[in-house]
Amino acid sequence: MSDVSKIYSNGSAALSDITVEIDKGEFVFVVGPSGAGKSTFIKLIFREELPTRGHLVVNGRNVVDMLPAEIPYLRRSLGIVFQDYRLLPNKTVYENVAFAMEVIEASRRETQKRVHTVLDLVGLKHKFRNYPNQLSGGEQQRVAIARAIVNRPVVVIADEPTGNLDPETSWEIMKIFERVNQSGTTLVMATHDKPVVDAMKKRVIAIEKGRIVRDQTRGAYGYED
Ligand SMILES: Nc1ncnc2c1ncn2[C@@H]1O[C@H](COP(=O)(O)OP(=O)(O)OP(=O)(O)O)[C@@H](O)[C@H]1O
Repeated sequence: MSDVSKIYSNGSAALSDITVEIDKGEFVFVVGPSGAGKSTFIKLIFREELPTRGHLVVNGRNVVDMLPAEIPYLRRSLGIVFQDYRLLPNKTVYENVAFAMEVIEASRRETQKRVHTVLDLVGLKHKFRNYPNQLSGGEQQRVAIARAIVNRPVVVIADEPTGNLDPETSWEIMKIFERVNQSGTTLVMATHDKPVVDAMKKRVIAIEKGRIVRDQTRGAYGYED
Protein backbone atom coordinates (compact mmCIF):
# COMPACT_ATOMS: atom_id res chain seq x y z
CA MET A 1 0.00 0.00 0.00
CA SER A 2 1.30 3.40 -0.87
CA ASP A 3 -0.35 6.57 0.47
CA VAL A 4 -3.64 4.75 0.76
CA SER A 5 -6.64 6.55 2.22
CA LYS A 6 -10.18 5.31 2.57
CA ILE A 7 -13.07 7.65 3.16
CA TYR A 8 -16.48 5.96 3.18
CA SER A 9 -19.38 7.62 1.36
CA ASN A 10 -20.77 8.95 4.67
CA GLY A 11 -17.54 10.92 5.13
CA SER A 12 -16.01 8.54 7.67
CA ALA A 13 -12.21 8.58 7.23
CA ALA A 14 -11.26 4.96 8.01
CA LEU A 15 -7.64 5.02 6.74
CA SER A 16 -5.33 7.98 6.10
CA ASP A 17 -2.09 7.87 4.10
CA ILE A 18 -1.17 4.28 4.81
CA THR A 19 2.14 3.19 3.32
CA VAL A 20 3.18 -0.34 4.14
CA GLU A 21 4.75 -3.34 2.48
CA ILE A 22 4.15 -6.94 3.48
CA ASP A 23 6.52 -9.45 1.93
CA LYS A 24 5.70 -12.93 0.74
CA GLY A 25 5.83 -15.41 3.60
CA GLU A 26 5.41 -12.87 6.42
CA PHE A 27 3.09 -13.34 9.39
CA VAL A 28 1.56 -9.99 10.36
CA PHE A 29 -0.88 -8.98 13.07
CA VAL A 30 -2.91 -5.82 12.52
CA VAL A 31 -3.98 -4.39 15.88
CA GLY A 32 -5.62 -1.25 17.20
CA PRO A 33 -8.62 0.05 19.12
CA SER A 34 -12.17 -0.49 17.92
CA GLY A 35 -12.89 1.65 14.87
CA ALA A 36 -9.19 2.18 14.12
CA GLY A 37 -9.50 0.88 10.55
CA LYS A 38 -8.34 -2.75 10.85
CA SER A 39 -11.29 -4.29 9.00
CA THR A 40 -11.04 -1.63 6.31
CA PHE A 41 -7.35 -2.52 5.89
CA ILE A 42 -8.32 -6.18 5.41
CA LYS A 43 -11.21 -5.33 3.06
CA LEU A 44 -8.92 -3.33 0.78
CA ILE A 45 -6.68 -6.37 0.33
CA PHE A 46 -9.46 -8.53 -1.11
CA ARG A 47 -11.09 -5.61 -2.89
CA GLU A 48 -14.23 -5.66 -0.87
CA GLU A 49 -13.58 -1.91 -0.65
CA LEU A 50 -11.58 0.37 -2.95
CA PRO A 51 -9.15 2.99 -1.65
CA THR A 52 -10.28 6.59 -2.10
CA ARG A 53 -6.66 7.53 -2.85
CA GLY A 54 -3.34 5.79 -3.23
CA HIS A 55 -1.85 2.65 -4.77
CA LEU A 56 -2.39 -0.92 -3.71
CA VAL A 57 -0.77 -4.00 -5.18
CA VAL A 58 -1.77 -7.45 -3.92
CA ASN A 59 0.15 -10.46 -5.17
CA GLY A 60 1.47 -8.46 -8.11
CA ARG A 61 -1.96 -7.16 -9.14
CA ASN A 62 -2.89 -3.50 -9.11
CA VAL A 63 -6.09 -3.66 -7.10
CA VAL A 64 -7.12 -0.04 -7.75
CA ASP A 65 -7.16 -0.26 -11.55
CA MET A 66 -8.56 -3.77 -11.61
CA LEU A 67 -11.57 -4.46 -13.84
CA PRO A 68 -14.53 -6.10 -12.08
CA ALA A 69 -13.94 -9.22 -14.21
CA GLU A 70 -10.46 -9.58 -12.71
CA ILE A 71 -11.64 -9.58 -9.08
CA PRO A 72 -12.35 -13.34 -8.98
CA TYR A 73 -8.76 -14.02 -10.12
CA LEU A 74 -7.39 -11.83 -7.33
CA ARG A 75 -9.57 -13.64 -4.79
CA ARG A 76 -8.42 -17.06 -6.00
CA SER A 77 -4.94 -16.16 -4.84
CA LEU A 78 -6.27 -15.28 -1.39
CA GLY A 79 -7.79 -17.26 1.45
CA ILE A 80 -10.18 -15.27 3.59
CA VAL A 81 -11.26 -16.11 7.14
CA PHE A 82 -13.87 -14.15 9.10
CA GLN A 83 -14.85 -13.97 12.76
CA ASP A 84 -18.24 -15.57 12.07
CA TYR A 85 -16.94 -18.50 9.95
CA ARG A 86 -19.46 -17.95 7.10
CA LEU A 87 -19.94 -21.61 6.23
CA LEU A 88 -22.82 -22.70 4.00
CA PRO A 89 -25.34 -24.18 6.48
CA ASN A 90 -26.92 -26.67 4.09
CA LYS A 91 -23.61 -28.18 2.96
CA THR A 92 -21.50 -30.71 4.83
CA VAL A 93 -17.96 -30.01 6.00
CA TYR A 94 -16.66 -31.82 2.92
CA GLU A 95 -18.97 -29.89 0.58
CA ASN A 96 -18.12 -26.53 2.13
CA VAL A 97 -14.44 -27.06 1.42
CA ALA A 98 -14.95 -28.79 -1.95
CA PHE A 99 -17.14 -25.91 -3.12
CA ALA A 100 -14.11 -23.59 -3.16
CA MET A 101 -12.44 -25.99 -5.60
CA GLU A 102 -15.53 -26.46 -7.75
CA VAL A 103 -15.55 -22.70 -8.30
CA ILE A 104 -12.11 -22.94 -9.93
CA GLU A 105 -13.25 -26.01 -11.89
CA ALA A 106 -10.76 -28.43 -10.35
CA SER A 107 -11.23 -32.08 -11.31
CA ARG A 108 -13.24 -34.29 -8.98
CA ARG A 109 -10.24 -36.43 -8.20
CA GLU A 110 -8.01 -33.49 -7.37
CA THR A 111 -10.82 -31.99 -5.27
CA GLN A 112 -11.29 -35.20 -3.26
CA LYS A 113 -7.57 -35.51 -2.61
CA ARG A 114 -7.07 -31.89 -1.64
CA VAL A 115 -10.17 -31.63 0.56
CA HIS A 116 -9.10 -34.66 2.57
CA THR A 117 -5.56 -33.29 2.87
CA VAL A 118 -6.69 -29.91 4.25
CA LEU A 119 -9.33 -31.44 6.55
CA ASP A 120 -6.56 -33.65 7.91
CA LEU A 121 -4.36 -30.60 8.40
CA VAL A 122 -7.04 -28.86 10.50
CA GLY A 123 -7.79 -32.09 12.39
CA LEU A 124 -11.34 -32.60 11.09
CA LYS A 125 -11.03 -35.48 8.65
CA HIS A 126 -13.35 -37.58 10.81
CA LYS A 127 -16.16 -34.99 10.67
CA PHE A 128 -16.36 -34.52 6.92
CA ARG A 129 -19.99 -35.64 6.79
CA ASN A 130 -21.17 -33.23 9.52
CA TYR A 131 -23.13 -30.06 8.88
CA PRO A 132 -21.89 -26.76 10.36
CA ASN A 133 -24.60 -26.71 13.06
CA GLN A 134 -23.25 -30.04 14.31
CA LEU A 135 -19.85 -28.49 15.04
CA SER A 136 -18.43 -26.32 17.82
CA GLY A 137 -17.33 -22.77 17.01
CA GLY A 138 -13.69 -23.83 16.95
CA GLU A 139 -14.47 -26.70 14.59
CA GLN A 140 -16.44 -24.40 12.30
CA GLN A 141 -13.51 -22.01 12.19
CA ARG A 142 -11.19 -24.90 11.32
CA VAL A 143 -13.48 -25.79 8.41
CA ALA A 144 -13.39 -22.15 7.32
CA ILE A 145 -9.58 -22.28 7.38
CA ALA A 146 -9.58 -25.54 5.40
CA ARG A 147 -11.79 -23.82 2.82
CA ALA A 148 -9.49 -20.78 2.78
CA ILE A 149 -6.34 -22.82 2.10
CA VAL A 150 -7.67 -25.57 -0.16
CA ASN A 151 -6.67 -23.73 -3.34
CA ARG A 152 -3.16 -23.02 -2.01
CA PRO A 153 -3.52 -19.24 -1.72
CA VAL A 154 -0.49 -16.97 -1.70
CA VAL A 155 -1.98 -14.92 1.13
CA VAL A 156 -4.40 -15.78 3.91
CA ILE A 157 -6.17 -12.78 5.42
CA ALA A 158 -8.20 -13.14 8.58
CA ASP A 159 -10.41 -10.59 10.34
CA GLU A 160 -10.74 -11.39 14.06
CA PRO A 161 -10.69 -15.16 13.46
CA THR A 162 -10.51 -15.95 17.19
CA GLY A 163 -13.02 -13.28 18.20
CA ASN A 164 -15.79 -15.76 19.04
CA LEU A 165 -13.57 -18.47 20.53
CA ASP A 166 -12.32 -19.30 24.02
CA PRO A 167 -8.56 -19.03 24.70
CA GLU A 168 -7.80 -22.74 24.29
CA THR A 169 -9.67 -22.98 21.00
CA SER A 170 -8.00 -19.78 19.83
CA TRP A 171 -4.64 -21.45 20.35
CA GLU A 172 -5.65 -24.39 18.17
CA ILE A 173 -6.55 -21.92 15.43
CA MET A 174 -3.25 -20.09 15.82
CA LYS A 175 -1.26 -23.33 15.63
CA ILE A 176 -2.98 -24.06 12.32
CA PHE A 177 -2.20 -20.56 11.04
CA GLU A 178 1.41 -20.98 12.08
CA ARG A 179 1.64 -24.23 10.13
CA VAL A 180 0.02 -22.59 7.09
CA ASN A 181 2.53 -19.75 7.32
CA GLN A 182 5.46 -22.14 7.72
CA SER A 183 4.51 -23.72 4.40
CA GLY A 184 5.20 -20.32 2.77
CA THR A 185 1.78 -18.67 2.81
CA THR A 186 1.68 -15.01 3.85
CA LEU A 187 -0.62 -14.43 6.80
CA VAL A 188 -2.30 -11.13 7.66
CA MET A 189 -4.58 -11.18 10.69
CA ALA A 190 -6.55 -8.32 12.27
CA THR A 191 -7.14 -9.06 15.92
CA HIS A 192 -7.99 -7.89 19.45
CA ASP A 193 -6.52 -11.07 20.92
CA LYS A 194 -3.80 -9.75 23.24
CA PRO A 195 -2.55 -13.11 24.59
CA VAL A 196 -2.17 -14.50 21.08
CA VAL A 197 -0.29 -11.47 19.73
CA ASP A 198 1.96 -11.24 22.80
CA ALA A 199 2.87 -14.93 22.71
CA MET A 200 3.50 -15.31 18.99
CA LYS A 201 6.04 -12.51 18.60
CA LYS A 202 5.28 -11.80 14.97
CA ARG A 203 5.32 -8.52 13.11
CA VAL A 204 2.72 -6.15 14.56
CA ILE A 205 1.24 -3.24 12.62
CA ALA A 206 -0.76 -0.99 14.97
CA ILE A 207 -3.40 1.30 13.49
CA GLU A 208 -5.01 4.15 15.40
CA LYS A 209 -7.54 6.55 13.90
CA GLY A 210 -6.68 5.28 10.44
CA ARG A 211 -2.92 5.75 10.68
CA ILE A 212 -0.07 3.32 11.31
CA VAL A 213 1.37 4.26 14.68
CA ARG A 214 3.68 1.28 15.17
CA ASP A 215 5.28 -1.41 13.00
CA GLN A 216 7.43 -3.87 14.95
CA THR A 217 9.20 -6.98 13.72
CA ARG A 218 8.66 -9.09 16.84
CA GLY A 219 5.92 -7.03 18.36
CA ALA A 220 3.40 -7.09 21.18
CA TYR A 221 -0.27 -6.18 21.33
CA GLY A 222 0.28 -3.03 23.34
CA TYR A 223 -3.35 -2.25 24.29
CA GLU A 224 -5.32 -2.95 27.43
CA ASP A 225 -8.54 -4.38 25.90
N1 LIG B 1 -19.23 0.59 5.33
C1 LIG B 1 -18.91 1.64 6.08
N2 LIG B 1 -19.52 2.82 5.88
C2 LIG B 1 -19.20 3.90 6.61
N3 LIG B 1 -18.27 3.92 7.58
C3 LIG B 1 -17.62 2.76 7.84
C4 LIG B 1 -17.91 1.57 7.11
N4 LIG B 1 -17.11 0.58 7.58
C5 LIG B 1 -16.37 1.14 8.56
N5 LIG B 1 -16.67 2.44 8.71
C6 LIG B 1 -16.04 3.37 9.65
O1 LIG B 1 -14.65 3.41 9.40
C7 LIG B 1 -13.90 3.41 10.61
C8 LIG B 1 -12.99 2.20 10.68
O2 LIG B 1 -13.79 1.02 10.76
P1 LIG B 1 -13.19 -0.46 10.75
O3 LIG B 1 -14.35 -1.39 10.74
O4 LIG B 1 -12.19 -0.57 9.67
O5 LIG B 1 -12.47 -0.48 12.18
P2 LIG B 1 -11.88 -1.70 13.03
O6 LIG B 1 -10.54 -1.27 13.50
O7 LIG B 1 -11.94 -2.95 12.23
O8 LIG B 1 -12.88 -1.78 14.25
P3 LIG B 1 -13.33 -3.05 15.16
O9 LIG B 1 -12.12 -3.46 15.93
O10 LIG B 1 -14.39 -2.46 16.03
O11 LIG B 1 -13.84 -4.10 14.23
C9 LIG B 1 -14.93 3.49 11.74
O12 LIG B 1 -15.08 4.84 12.08
C10 LIG B 1 -16.19 2.95 11.10
O13 LIG B 1 -17.34 3.50 11.69
